[in-house]
Amino acid sequence: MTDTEPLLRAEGLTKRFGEFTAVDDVDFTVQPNETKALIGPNGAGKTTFQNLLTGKLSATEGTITFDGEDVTHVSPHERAQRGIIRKYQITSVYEDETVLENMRLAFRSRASSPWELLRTHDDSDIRDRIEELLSIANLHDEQHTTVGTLSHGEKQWLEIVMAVGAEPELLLLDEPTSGISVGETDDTVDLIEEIRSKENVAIVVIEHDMDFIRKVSESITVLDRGEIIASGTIDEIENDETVQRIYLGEAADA
Ligand SMILES: Nc1ncnc2c1ncn2[C@@H]1O[C@H](COP(=O)(O)OP(=O)(O)OP(=O)(O)O)[C@@H](O)[C@H]1O
Repeated sequence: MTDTEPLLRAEGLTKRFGEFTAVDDVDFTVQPNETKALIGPNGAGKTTFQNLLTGKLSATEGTITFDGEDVTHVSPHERAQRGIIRKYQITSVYEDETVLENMRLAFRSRASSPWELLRTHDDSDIRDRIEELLSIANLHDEQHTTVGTLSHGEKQWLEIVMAVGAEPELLLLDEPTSGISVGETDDTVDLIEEIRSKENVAIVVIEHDMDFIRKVSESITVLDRGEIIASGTIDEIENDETVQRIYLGEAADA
C-alpha cells in the first residue's frame, strides 16, 4: 500500500435483494487512522453496507479493496484475519463469563493456528495487552465480574475493546451508543478518543446521535435509499439542503 492509497476502497458497491436495491453503486474510501461516520434514515442501507465490508453479505456488483488487495470475494473469516473487525449493535458477549474470560475469548478468535491459540492462555504479552485494553475502557477493576451484571454501557465498552483486541486495521462500530445513558455516551466518546490516540486503527461508525458524531468523527457520509447523498465535515452535512430535507421529512412523518 502506498502513502496515498486508502486503507479501504469500495467502488460501485451494490447489493440487491431480489428486485430491491439496498446498497446502490456506492463509492467509499477510508484512509489509515481516519474516523468516518456513516449516517442515514432507517432502512438507508448502513448495516447492509457494513455487512458487505465484513463479507457477511456478498456484493451483487462492485469491488472492495483493502490494504491494496481485492477482498471482494474473500471470506468473512479471512477478512477479519486481515484486520476488518466489527463490533455489532447488539451485544454479543458471554454473559455468564467474567470480563477477563471474554477478553481472552476475543484474543483467541484472532488466533490463526492451534499453537497461537494455546499461546493466548499464558502469554504475558497478551495478559498485559488485555490489562491495557481493560484500563482504557475503565473496566480494569471489573476483570473478575460476571459480564451479565455489568451496565449496558460497560458491556458496550467491553465489546469495543474486545474488537480492538482482535487487532483491527479497520474497526466497524454499529451504533455504539445504542440504548445507553447520556453519561455513558460521554464515556464512550472518551473511549473512542483513547483508541484513536493509542491504536493504529481506522474507524467507521454507524450512529444516529449527531452530538456523538461531532465529538468522534472528522468526516461523515450520508446514505439514503442505498445511495450516498452527501459526504463532508459535520458542518457541511448539517447545512446540506438534501440532508436537511431527508431528516426533516423523516421527523415530519414521525
Ligand atoms: N436480507 C434482506 N433481504 C431483503 N431485504 C433486506 C435484507 N436486509 C436488509 N434489507 C432491506 O434493505 C434496506 C436497508 O436495510 P439496512 O438494515 O441496511 O438499513 P439501515 O440503514 O442499517 O437501517 P437501520 O438504521 O434501521 O438499522 C431495508 O429496506 C431492509 O428492509
